[in-house]
Amino acid sequence: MESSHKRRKLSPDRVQPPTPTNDEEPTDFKLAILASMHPDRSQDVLLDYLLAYGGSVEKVSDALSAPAKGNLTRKRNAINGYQSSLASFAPTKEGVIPSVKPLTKKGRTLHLYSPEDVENHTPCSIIHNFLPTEVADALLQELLGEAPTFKRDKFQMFERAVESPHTVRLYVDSYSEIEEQNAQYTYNGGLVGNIGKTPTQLLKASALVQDTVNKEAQRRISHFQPNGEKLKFQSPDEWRPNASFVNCYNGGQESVGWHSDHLTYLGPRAIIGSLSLGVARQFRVRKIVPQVDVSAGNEQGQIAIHLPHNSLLVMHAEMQEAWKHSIAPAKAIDPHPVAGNQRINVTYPAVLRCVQKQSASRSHYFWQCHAGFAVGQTSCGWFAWAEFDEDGKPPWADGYKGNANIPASVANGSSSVKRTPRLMNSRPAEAFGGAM
Ligand SMILES: O=C(O)CCC(=O)C(=O)O
Ligand SMILES: [Fe+2]
Repeated sequence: MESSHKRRKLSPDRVQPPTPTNDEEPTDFKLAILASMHPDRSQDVLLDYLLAYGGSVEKVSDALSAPAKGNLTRKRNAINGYQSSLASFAPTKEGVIPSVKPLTKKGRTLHLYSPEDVENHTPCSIIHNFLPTEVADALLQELLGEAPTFKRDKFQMFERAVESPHTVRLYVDSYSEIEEQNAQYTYNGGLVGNIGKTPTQLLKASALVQDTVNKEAQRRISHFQPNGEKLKFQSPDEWRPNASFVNCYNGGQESVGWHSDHLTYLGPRAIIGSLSLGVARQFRVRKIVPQVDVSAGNEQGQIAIHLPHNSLLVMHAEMQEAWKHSIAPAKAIDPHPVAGNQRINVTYPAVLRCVQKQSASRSHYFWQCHAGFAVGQTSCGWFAWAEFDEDGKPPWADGYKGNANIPASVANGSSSVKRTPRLMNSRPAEAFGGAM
């Protein structure tokens, strides 16, 4: 989640830490320096800036200290407008992701309703009326019954523990998975406890979600991804969700802030299925823009995808590294006949196994000590480049196709790093090619 957008000028009497220009300085060291100079910025925002400015702490700091003119301004929800389709304004060619030029003026939001607009303007696709009506209703009833067991998720922003303004619970399909994974899953930075066994209706729905997400992912590859091919690092295997995060938003004020789903447990180029039930809400997406020249108009607005009851959103492989998403607070909502003011969301990731191991080979992804993002812990500052083969497999996975030189400590699982690592990518969104 991002912090306040107030600018804070460095006062001349404030002691400034050194600003290294040496590219070999570890990223977390640069982040620590930037955090001390810009304490009003979240670590995610500082990382975005660092990527955009090629790793230069000085340039980032200059940009952050510049007058606010041209910076993205965020507005709370306006009343939803109506718009049937943008298709007539944006014809598309197969294999090419259409570029969204000045979709929005500064601080404005483009509202997308139709499936064709969503897939043409974002790395997502949406299917309305996804489940048979009775199945959707039974699932909604079941999850509303579970909702009182959900907890507010806590995560750490620098020294402050922040409560997410909605509730969540993780479900897995078997008790052995619960034991195996209890201490391992992380959700937006915090370790997840309170894991439940997937209840009956949710299990039924998961099978349908799996089938549809695989079809949608194939369609995305052939119609939108460059040359009709899967992206580098994207897994060619069937997508199989093995857990689900169930979120509950009780009233329009409940929300989730800007984030990408953490790569640590998902691996690179993750695909995520996301089922919405109950009250319709807006899913906001925005590209992680290298803010090289925001004041010259190189800024992108937000896009709001409308998520009605019983819709399945698929976030495709282009999404997590290059875009952020959020559920914006809503000034007004239409109560749902069964759910009242509540919205239930089921987020299906395909979780990576063996997330603790790391490779020290240099690639575009890196592992970073995760502790700074979890409540009550501080980062030990550990950093290592991460290695994946073309299909997104790490060196320790069966069928790994690369030739990484794996250090013994990693190969035999005895890494000296005791804390949970966090997987990040070190490239600006543009470097991945799939972004608009
Ligand atoms: O509620 C939603 O639609 C999104 C939830 C989400 O982004 C998450 O669980 O990571
Ligand atoms: Fe998310």
